[in-house]
Amino acid sequence: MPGGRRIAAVTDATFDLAPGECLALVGESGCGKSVLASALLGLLPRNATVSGSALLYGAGAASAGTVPTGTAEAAEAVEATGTAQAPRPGPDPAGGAVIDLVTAGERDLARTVRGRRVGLVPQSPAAHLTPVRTVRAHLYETLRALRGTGRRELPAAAEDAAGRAAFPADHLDRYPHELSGGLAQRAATALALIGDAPLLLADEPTTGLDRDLVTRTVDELRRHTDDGRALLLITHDLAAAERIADRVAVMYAGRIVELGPAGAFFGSPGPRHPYARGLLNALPDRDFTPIPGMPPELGDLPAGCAFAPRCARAGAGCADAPPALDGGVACLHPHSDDQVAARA
Ligand SMILES: Nc1ncnc2c1ncn2[C@@H]1O[C@H](COP(=O)(O)OP(=O)(O)OP(=O)(O)O)[C@@H](O)[C@H]1O
Ligand code: NI
Repeated sequence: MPGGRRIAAVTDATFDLAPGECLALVGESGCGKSVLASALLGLLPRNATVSGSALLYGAGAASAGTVPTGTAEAAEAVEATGTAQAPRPGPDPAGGAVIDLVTAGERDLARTVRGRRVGLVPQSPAAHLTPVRTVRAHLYETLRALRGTGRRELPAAAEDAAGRAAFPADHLDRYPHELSGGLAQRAATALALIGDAPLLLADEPTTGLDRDLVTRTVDELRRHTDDGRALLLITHDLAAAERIADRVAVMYAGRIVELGPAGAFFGSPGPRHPYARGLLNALPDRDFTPIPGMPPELGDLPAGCAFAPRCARAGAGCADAPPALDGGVACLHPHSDDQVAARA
């Protein structure tokens, strides 16, 4: 940050993601979702510091025709301060190479991870597309690199890949600047799906899309989890998350404040963290009641729970220290404790 100030964009993020599973990561703008995804792929600016580990289990690169299984586990801490710890060799249930994405070198990330073991639908697709190349050229290059598609098969394979993301075949020869935001988004999704990576990070993949295209896109992303692939869906769109997620993680001011099964979250008993409950109740088809106040500046966080100043349930202890994620919720006064306990 200007003046050499450091901010912790993501702190103590711990989660796992199993083969065949979709985890939705939700939370207001600026809470750290994209920083977390970028940290997993070594895509943060050089002056950012990441510590902890993010273990990716599973077989090696997704070469032509093979579908390795993969598991990502525990991004412990992605912070603007601290240093990366040594790789932690862990057990590998899938019998393949385990790689720590936090400590992996750029060479490994570029050659074996990005696109092959971990795919990315970037939040700003236009910035990730090469301006002087058409969508077709992008698809051809990725098909050759990740699937070894031969020259003669390329046109049909490109149309097929475009179709998966609802990108119209008659726009394939357009350049990135000739695409609307929604079309650029679909081009980026098509590219990200080509590698059939065991882990796909989709950062706001439905921005700029109409509702029916949102549905089509998230359903295609959900299909990605078939055959044991995993999906981290970063989204503002709670309806999209409800449609395809198995579990939901809610972030607030750089911390995961709730993590649990999607059925209980969107249905009964509902979110347990007051922020998560407020997020859901703000939806037009629910209470349509916004959470009062504004999220805090990351550079100026309170000593205790960052949500406490906006929280109707805040009480004893909330101002002391940020509560740890315990039993799926980081709150001293969560909702529905009795209900949840009765169901357990
Ligand atoms: N390169 C950077 N330099 C300084 N601060 C950054 C940088 N990138 C992100 N941040 C800060 O980190 C915080 C988290 O940003 P991030 O992009 O992860 O939010 P987000 O949850 O993805 O938001 P959105 O929903 O708007 O995409 C923000 O406060 C942002 O200002
Ligand atoms: Ni983002």
